[in-house]
Amino acid sequence: MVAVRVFSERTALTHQLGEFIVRKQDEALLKNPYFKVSISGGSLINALYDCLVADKTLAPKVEWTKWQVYFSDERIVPLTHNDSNYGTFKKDVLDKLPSAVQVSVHHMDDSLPLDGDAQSNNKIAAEYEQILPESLDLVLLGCGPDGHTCSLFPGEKHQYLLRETTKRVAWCHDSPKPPSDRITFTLPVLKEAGALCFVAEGSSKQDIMHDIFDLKNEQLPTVLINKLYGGKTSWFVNDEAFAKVQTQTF
Ligand SMILES: O=C(O)[C@H](O)[C@@H](O)[C@H](O)[C@H](O)COP(=O)(O)O
Repeated sequence: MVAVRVFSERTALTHQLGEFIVRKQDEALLKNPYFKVSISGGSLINALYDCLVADKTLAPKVEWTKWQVYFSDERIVPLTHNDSNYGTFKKDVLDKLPSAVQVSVHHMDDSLPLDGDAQSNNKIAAEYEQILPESLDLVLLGCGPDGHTCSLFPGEKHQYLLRETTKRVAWCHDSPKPPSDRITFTLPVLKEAGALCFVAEGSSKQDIMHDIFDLKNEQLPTVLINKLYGGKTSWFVNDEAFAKVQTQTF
């Protein structure tokens, strides 16, 4: 059973998302000195800014210095490139924090060769796997209009990523969403995580939300994740994205 929360107001969505993240943070800090969380790219980063930085009631509750931040997926580009998920998170969230706040952020090593060569890309993925903790407290995820999440794409061509059981981080090549080369968490990382949380907003997500929640098309990585790890999976969605969803059973 997946927990789905549907919002009509954006501020309500981001506030509740922030409450959820802070709750996961507090639970983790009761057991460990750090909160280990991973983030994805795309519109999620903007929602994170809204709930963790701009929301004045939540911002003081975020214990940034106790966060260990990882990336659920990353595009293989220099960290200063506009397409870099780390670069976007730095620009849109980290750079907006008071300068005294130091956050431990574990990003892809862009000093490794970014020459597009298969061996280089596999090495970038393997090196990132080395710095991942055994398990994350929370994995924050987006959902593309084709039902992908992280850089786990639907379709036969990308099945190798969903079938991966040994590597925890894999090189995704020929990504249908540019840029074409990426590194991504594989299912074993999601399996070990304490909680998974998707955020999906906007009308571009209407058809895919119907496929995920009504049709439950298991060819979609997001449906597979709901099925395999539903007990620890939450979705924060808005009315627009959920306009075509009929089911009440998740
Ligand atoms: O690096 C990436 O491309 C992302 O991690 C990707 O998985 C993203 O989360 C989804 O494509 C949703 O993106 P939007 O929310 O922008 O549609």
